[in-house]
Amino acid sequence: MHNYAGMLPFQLETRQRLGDALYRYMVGQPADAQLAAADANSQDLQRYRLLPRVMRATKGIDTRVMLGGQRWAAPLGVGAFAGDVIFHPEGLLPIARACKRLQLPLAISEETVTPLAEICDAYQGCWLQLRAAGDLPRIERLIRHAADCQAAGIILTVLAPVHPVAGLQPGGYSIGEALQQQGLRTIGASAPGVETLPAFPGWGWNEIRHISAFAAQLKMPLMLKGILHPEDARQVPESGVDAIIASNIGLRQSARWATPAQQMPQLRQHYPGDIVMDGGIRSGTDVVVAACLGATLSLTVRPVISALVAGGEEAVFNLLAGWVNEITAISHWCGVSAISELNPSFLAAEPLS
Ligand SMILES: Cc1cc2nc3c(=O)[nH]c(=O)nc-3n(C[C@H](O)[C@H](O)[C@H](O)COP(=O)(O)O)c2cc1C
Repeated sequence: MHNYAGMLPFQLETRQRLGDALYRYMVGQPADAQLAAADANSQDLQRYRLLPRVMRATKGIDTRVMLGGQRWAAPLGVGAFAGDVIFHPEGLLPIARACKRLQLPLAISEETVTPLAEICDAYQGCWLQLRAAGDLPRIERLIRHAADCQAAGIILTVLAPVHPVAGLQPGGYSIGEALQQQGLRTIGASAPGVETLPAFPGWGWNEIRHISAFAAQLKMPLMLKGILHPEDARQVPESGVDAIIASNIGLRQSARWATPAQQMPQLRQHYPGDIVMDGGIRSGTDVVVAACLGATLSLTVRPVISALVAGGEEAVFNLLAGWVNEITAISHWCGVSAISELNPSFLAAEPLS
């Protein structure tokens, strides 16, 4: 179980502070994983090696990227996680402040306890992440709330982030129950805990088209998280959605989903728009590999939670700033002057098996 999420920073300290049950939830090994299995998302990224390009006379590298109509300082952001105050007394706020200092995007789970308005007051570069489940007026209400808080956009998670069967939740821990017991309400819920939503929502492209038209009216960019099948990717442009997030939700419900790194070439072939990579990003170099595979930006989650638990805002800032420095150096050595110039030609022909 220790390395299921890949090597995390501050691993021992984080485990000590969280205690075994909560640490297991963060790591999130699913019931169908092999004992002591490694994180396939991270492993598949590690299989790629980069090709430096020399004598290109590049004077500098511009790491900035455009996504969702906004410019970010580097192709890196922090992804969504539920139950922020369980991990730190200030919840997401230290991460929001670190992201503001670095001008990197932050996704906020609708299962966050800290009010959205408070987080957006600290930093407006936030995307509200909603579960594509339940009735449409609830989603519309939350999108309007995000627009009122001047959030930067919306992420709709279309692959369920929860397991429907009690006891099969990631790491065998129910964050909803933990929050409910403490009387804590989350952004998307009408009562303490998290909103009870169907695990198999039965949504189709009609619902996505409806939500994307609604979000467009409010000038909120919309991204779909959890796209891995090329046929799904092919249908995205007709739905009005602005970008997709290649993600298996960190293999938290099943260890057997394909990995984003594995699917990127096919997704790139079938979808012309922006693709965000999520899952297994554990260094700035992983971000460069993702950019070579065609990702506009990569999201990271568990390393940031680990840093938050162990050292608050400064630890999160130092972690992300270190990765941004790595992205700058490695892409410079690839001989490019902008991140968008990275492409599969910078990857050694055959990934290691
Ligand atoms: C503790 C925890 C809670 C999470 N909660 C959510 C959530 O509420 N919504 C969501 O879309 N993904 C959620 N995720 C999944 C992450 O956003 C991300 O997809 C996954 O952790 C893979 O990234 P990583 O390998 O960098 O951690 C959660 C992940 C963790 C570790």
